[in-house]
Amino acid sequence: MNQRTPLIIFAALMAAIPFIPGIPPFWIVLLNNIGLAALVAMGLVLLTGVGGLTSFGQAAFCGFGAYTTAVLTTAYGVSPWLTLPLSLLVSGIAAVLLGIITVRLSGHYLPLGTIAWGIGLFYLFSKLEFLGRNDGISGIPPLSIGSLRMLDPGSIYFAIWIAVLVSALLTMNLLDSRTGRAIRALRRGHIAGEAFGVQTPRAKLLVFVYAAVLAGLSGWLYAHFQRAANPTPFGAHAGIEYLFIAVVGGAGYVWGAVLGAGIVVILKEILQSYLPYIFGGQSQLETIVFGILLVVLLQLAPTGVWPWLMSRLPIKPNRRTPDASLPLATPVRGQASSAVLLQIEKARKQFGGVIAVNDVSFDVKAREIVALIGPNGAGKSTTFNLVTGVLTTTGGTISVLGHKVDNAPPQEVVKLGVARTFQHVKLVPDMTVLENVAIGAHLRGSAGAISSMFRLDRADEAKLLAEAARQIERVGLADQMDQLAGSLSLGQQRIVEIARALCVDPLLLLLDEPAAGLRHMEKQRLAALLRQLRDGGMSVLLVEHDMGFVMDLADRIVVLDFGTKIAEGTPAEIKTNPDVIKAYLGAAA
Ligand SMILES: Nc1ncnc2c1ncn2[C@@H]1O[C@H](COP(=O)(O)OP(=O)(O)OP(=O)(O)O)[C@@H](O)[C@H]1O
Repeated sequence: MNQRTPLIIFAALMAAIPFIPGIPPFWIVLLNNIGLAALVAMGLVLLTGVGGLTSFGQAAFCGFGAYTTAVLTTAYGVSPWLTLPLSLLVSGIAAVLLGIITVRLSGHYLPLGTIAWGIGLFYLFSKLEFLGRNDGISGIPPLSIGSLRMLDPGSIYFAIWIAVLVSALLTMNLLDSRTGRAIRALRRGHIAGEAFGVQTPRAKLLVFVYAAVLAGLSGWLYAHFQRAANPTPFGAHAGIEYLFIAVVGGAGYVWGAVLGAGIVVILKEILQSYLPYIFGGQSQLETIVFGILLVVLLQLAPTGVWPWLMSRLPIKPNRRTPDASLPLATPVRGQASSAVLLQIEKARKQFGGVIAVNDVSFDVKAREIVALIGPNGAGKSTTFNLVTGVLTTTGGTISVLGHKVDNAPPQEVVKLGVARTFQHVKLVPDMTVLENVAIGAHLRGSAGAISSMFRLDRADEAKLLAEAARQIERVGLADQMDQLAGSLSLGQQRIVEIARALCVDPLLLLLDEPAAGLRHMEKQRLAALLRQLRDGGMSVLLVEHDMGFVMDLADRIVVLDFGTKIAEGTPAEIKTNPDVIKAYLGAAA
């Protein structure tokens, strides 16, 4: 089945519903409410489910959309269609202003921040004179096309559901792109994406604004559906309900937003209609029963009803096989003025009283495999983080190809041709191996969000995926390309990280414990691959505790102990160095 077929069937079904003979008008009202809620929840899918940024304040952006058109159409007589771009613009600008402050917050502070401005904006809407204070604004004109005035729920129904379907399509396109992968990587923290050039603050702001614009669209439609706007539907209570809708439907899934909206809106309606009959008008009971039912639903389907449903249907995800013959341009970089690729001079890193890296100096030359070894806590990973820009140095200098990088951000370091893997694997588990690896080629593509939404990025995207497929084949994981990264063994996930790093087309590859979790044969294959890469012109700096692997592979070894370099030399020299034997090898043997 074509990927678009279910969407076409759904669109045809929705288009047919108003023409069902005898359909109660109330059902159409309900479907309109579902569509309006689905739009807001779709933004939350991207923001919270995919991007990991929890927001309780989305209802306020509906308010921006609704009040913009309410004021412009009633006070200034502007045509409702002209207010659409203005409503989206006002919601978007509000999101940029709030987002600049909010997306910098992390942990619990982020949702708390959204609650704070959600409540604040609600009070603002209800206090401003020109917004009609608590009474709001009424007499908003209906939408109209030619002589068709969308006065009844049955006519605006089409506007609402076209908006839902188009938004779903654009959102799915966005997620299935270079920018989409950068957004999906946000949930795993900023370090992995930034190591491959993703500007995470920009990606966060993008999803924040995107979600707000969808909420603004919902607000604009709501205002012309109700023909009135007042503060109540845009308060914190509604904001919490939208988040509920996204979570119940499946916060990581675009169609989860539509399903979640259907479940919550219908459930509320049923409870409001029937519980008073059963319990004799005890109205609070409906809220309690509603809460209990949602908790039960989340117990049954913790990741949401949409993925639960999909896992029970015989529908297989549509995977594309990339055309591995498509070439991707090699990045243009400066050449090493000497044979030295990485130069570390008296690098120092202090965490309070702890000196993690203590005036360490060494270099990595072109076509060389250097191993950084030492006991736990010796400062190896911290050195990696200093080189790749994750941490800033307390002292000393680090240069790549003669460029100082000791205080450069990771996005700049990777541009010089430095790619890395992580001691604690940082893949996105619910993305395929192919998609994860393609993040490594982020800087080698250029398509942005808008071109991705309108599918103008396909040529660029095909080349990025082709490069990812080539690197996956190179590391020997071609059979796992379409599997979710989280389903692979830890050892295989480390190899996926190497493929991702290779997509940078690096000059220097930094591998943090690449052999951990690998079986003997896999280690041998990895060693052969690293030799092949070196012979092809790449340099490798690796941290590894498997001494057999290191001694066989490395051209040179640097030994750290308590943050200090205690030895440097060939494997044969290191093996017999008494200081190293005392500090490390004796214990490792
Ligand atoms: N963010 C941090 N804040 C405070 N101390 C830290 C931080 N990161 C590392 N350290 C400390 O710095 C020292 C070096 O840690 P690092 O992780 O670099 O060691 P390592 O050689 O990589 O160890 P392992 O082999 O166990 O990974 C340790 O004492 C560690 O506790």
